[in-house]
Amino acid sequence: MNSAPSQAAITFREVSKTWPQRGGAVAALDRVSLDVQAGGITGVIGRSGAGKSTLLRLVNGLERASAGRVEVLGRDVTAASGRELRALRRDVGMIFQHFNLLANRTVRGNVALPLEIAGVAGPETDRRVGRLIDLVGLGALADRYPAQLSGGQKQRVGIARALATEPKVLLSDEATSALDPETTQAVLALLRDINRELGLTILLITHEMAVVRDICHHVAVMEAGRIVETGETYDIFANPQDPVTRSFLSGVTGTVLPGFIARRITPDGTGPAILRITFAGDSATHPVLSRLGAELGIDASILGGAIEEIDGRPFGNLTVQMPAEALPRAQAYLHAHDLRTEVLGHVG
Ligand SMILES: Nc1ncnc2c1ncn2[C@@H]1O[C@H](COP(=O)(O)OP(=O)(O)OP(=O)(O)O)[C@@H](O)[C@H]1O
Repeated sequence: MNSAPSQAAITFREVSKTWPQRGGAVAALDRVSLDVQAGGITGVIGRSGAGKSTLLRLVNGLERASAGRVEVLGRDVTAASGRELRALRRDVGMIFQHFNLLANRTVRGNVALPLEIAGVAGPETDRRVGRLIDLVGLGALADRYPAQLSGGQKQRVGIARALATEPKVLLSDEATSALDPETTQAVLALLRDINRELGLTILLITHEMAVVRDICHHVAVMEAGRIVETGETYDIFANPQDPVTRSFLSGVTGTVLPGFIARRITPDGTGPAILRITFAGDSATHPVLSRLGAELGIDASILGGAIEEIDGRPFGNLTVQMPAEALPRAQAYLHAHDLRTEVLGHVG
């Protein structure tokens, strides 16, 4: 048998969504096409109003496309209604920024709710609910009410509830935006485990590149209703093409220029050059600066940088200052060693 290409669990084809507005219409989505790989974690990142929520809500039929086609697990959502749509929703779980738990139900009661709605509650499903509560680490808190839980615990309930109908796809609508950094890490780790252990496809929306870096295999960058860039997370970090992507990346560790330099930088000039060097893959641990000094006699001073791990691979950024006249030689040397460079400007 030929090795099958990685299959899409969700496909968007030329999908548009317009909202009527006084004096015209606002396009929340404008001919969006995207494949969400089965069994992977795909992140959609964009600024407020970019269309992320609208895109996500098309997947479980909470919104209808104005044009184009959305397929989930081989089924056309755009045409589904009634029984078909209810069946599809059992295959697509969803978690929310503000958890959306019922205050008058315990943890157990909240997790059991989708099964009751589906009319399948019973002794077997009680056991499933218990297993899910254990899976998200809340075994000891099953009889508590939401008001007695922390934000992270509430989101764990949300995750267990979303898994109750044994879905194949999990949608996450800014699931960690209301959580502190430590709790965010714990919830992201849980989502990563669920993806691995259950083989669940996860589609999440976020406005934080750190969330993408920490758990997404693939990413799509949205701006004004369109996807401006898409690819594997590592490639997008290592070689971003669109200015929107670059601006999101500048918020992640190691890519922000220190204020005292940022305030003095001009696009061109003869003052010292500011160069960003990106290390990816095998080059991430090269001792480039010492070689620039030893082999080319170029003195470069470090302004900022970090090495981190993305999708299990090392990735780093280093921002350095060097004499402007040394720039062409330094860039030629760095490129010859598979390092990417970007001239950020000159110190005026
Ligand atoms: N029900 C609605 N009626 C009218 N316009 C809407 C509706 N829902 C969304 N919009 C508009 O569609 C556009 C995209 O909104 P959407 O909520 O999808 O963006 P988003 O990227 O999720 O933003 P945020 O991060 O702020 O949630 C916005 O201009 C928004 O005002």
